[in-house]
Amino acid sequence: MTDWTDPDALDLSDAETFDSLLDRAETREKGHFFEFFAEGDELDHDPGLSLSQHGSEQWMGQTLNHDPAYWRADTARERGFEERPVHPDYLLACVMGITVEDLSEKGGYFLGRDDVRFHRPATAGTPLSVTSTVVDTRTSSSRPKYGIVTWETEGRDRETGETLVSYQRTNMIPRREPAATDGSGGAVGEQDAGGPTLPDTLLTPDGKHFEDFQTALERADEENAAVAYRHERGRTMDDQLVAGLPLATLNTARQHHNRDEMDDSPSGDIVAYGDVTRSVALAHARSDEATYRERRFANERFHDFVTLGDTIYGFTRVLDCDSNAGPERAGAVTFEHVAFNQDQTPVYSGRRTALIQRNT
Ligand SMILES: C/C(=C\C(=O)O)C(=O)SCCNC(=O)CCNC(=O)[C@H](O)C(C)(C)COP(=O)(O)OP(=O)(O)OC[C@H]1O[C@@H](n2cnc3c(N)ncnc32)[C@H](O)[C@@H]1OP(=O)(O)O
Repeated sequence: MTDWTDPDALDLSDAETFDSLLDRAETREKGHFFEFFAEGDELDHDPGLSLSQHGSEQWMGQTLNHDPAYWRADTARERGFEERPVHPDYLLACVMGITVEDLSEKGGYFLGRDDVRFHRPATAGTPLSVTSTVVDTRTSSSRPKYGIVTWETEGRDRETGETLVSYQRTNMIPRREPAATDGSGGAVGEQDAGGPTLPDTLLTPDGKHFEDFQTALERADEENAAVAYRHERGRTMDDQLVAGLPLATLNTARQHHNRDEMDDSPSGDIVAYGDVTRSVALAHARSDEATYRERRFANERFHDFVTLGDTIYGFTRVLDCDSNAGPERAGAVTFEHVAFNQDQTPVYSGRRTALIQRNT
């Protein structure tokens, strides 16, 4: 305990003196501003996270990802896994969590991710080794205080060197010095403009299996309809989801746990980690399908902020069925998933290809 009578102790009893002390002290910074990143730079991320059963179960339980293959060894074996794997959403969040200190701790928001590939299942106890390469940096023309950076990240098993998951992610990153722009916006390039108008008739598959999705798509084709439906479950964002799950994956982004700093940010409050929002919406979708394996994600976008107390629901459109992809017992289905809040505002969208079990 501090001895306040010690003549060398700081005098913290007088608020003004302490204020002036803080004003004079330099802050030892964490994270990097936009200007730090240059195309081609490679970064090795050092935090020492190993995948854990507890972490995976905590993630799955809280996000409603209740697929038994990730909870029970016998079901995992029936589903063709050698050992019970950790959940792929948890794996992805851990790989990204480790990168945050180097890439995005300074602030800004996670805008989107592309080309997410799961190379092999990962099991509890696996230590991670994660590296990123800067693939693009550009000035934001609509927000001069920020730049936009895209990195390619690869998560590997630190012991065997095998790649587990890889992806490209894009963030807004604060600039040390605001840029001079004409404020006209533009350079949107990768953003979706509009998109298709769906037909009036929306069909729902009769069941959870590959054939159900395939039959629904065939019917939609004949009837000039689309296969698109909502999921009943919702999940309200509480402290455990907003701050607890990202910190459990070593994600140090202040956006999720520092209300004081976020008070003066575009969101005005802490926001949910994009990977948590996404995982909740995917859990709603997976609860209405017989998932066999996750394969890949593309065109993931975070459209709006999710704050404490928001409730996340899911909407799914079925885009394609491929009977020849995957093992005999499953076919590949490509979905477009949308997470939306209690006001029906979309907060996430992404394309997902998963293997779905056949009926027989
Ligand atoms: C921090 C973290 C993890 C981590 O990392 O540590 C997180 O989990 S955080 C939580 C998840 N996240 C969010 O909660 C953000 C939700 N989102 C929004 O709330 C709005 O999106 C906005 C307020 C951020 C911006 O909204 P907005 O100002 O209205 O503007 P937009 O025009 O949409 O985007 C501005 C510029 O980003 C360009 N842009 C957008 N998306 C992409 C993309 N995918 N790829 C390439 N460029 C893109 C756009 O092209 C424009 O570029 P220009 O400025 O040059 O025009």
